[in-house]
Amino acid sequence: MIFRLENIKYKGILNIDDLQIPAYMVTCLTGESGAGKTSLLRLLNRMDDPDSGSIYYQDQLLDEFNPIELRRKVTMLSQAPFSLPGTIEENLQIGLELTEREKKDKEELVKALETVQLQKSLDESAENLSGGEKQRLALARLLLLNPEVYLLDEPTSALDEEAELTVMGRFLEKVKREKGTVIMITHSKQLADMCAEQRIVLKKAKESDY
Ligand SMILES: Nc1ncnc2c1ncn2[C@@H]1O[C@H](COP(=O)(O)OP(=O)(O)OP(=O)(O)O)[C@@H](O)[C@H]1O
Repeated sequence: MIFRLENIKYKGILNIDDLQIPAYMVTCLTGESGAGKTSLLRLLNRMDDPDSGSIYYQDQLLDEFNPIELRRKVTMLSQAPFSLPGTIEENLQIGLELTEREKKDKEELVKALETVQLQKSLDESAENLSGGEKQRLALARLLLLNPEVYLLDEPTSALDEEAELTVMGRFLEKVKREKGTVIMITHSKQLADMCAEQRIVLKKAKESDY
């Protein structure tokens, strides 16, 4: 198990007695809107801390990690990923720069674009990309960072169903080859059916749970 959560309470949103998330697998996180899916992902890389309870990452308490170090290992792709005014290349390198890592050569950048099926050249501006293209750019940026755990918050929600399945199929294949772990929120039943090796269904916490 890569994560273990015990007796987690968070702002009246989450109330989790015991939850384990396996390593090297794709775990899909589903549940009604407002059930706390995004909140749960944010706890896993210390963007937020729970009010009570313990979270372990590889058997070590999460609050023993330096949050910045932890986020290099456990990296989140938010629902509306950022893109900068520059070129596609700059948008890919920025993730590496911000985490103080060596830049990658162009060949690797192009490979990452191919994996997510973004048919654009590196010197094109990223400004006018569509929502779905920006999501794919963000997925490519994340691939280059190669974290241990990918926290994905509806990573392909702006793509049509067919593209969503193809892009995520290729992306997950690459991540699994490199022994990554994926925890992904998705509203797409088809996507979850295609790739989930484990599922977590979150229910809204009730007042009486507190
Ligand atoms: N920091 C916060 N403080 C207080 N309430 C919050 C905070 N973050 C989220 N919420 C509320 O908690 C609930 C759960 O939000 P969250 O975004 O985790 O749900 P979700 O399951 O990801 O929803 P969706 O599927 O709609 O994205 C929502 O009602 C939200 O308004």
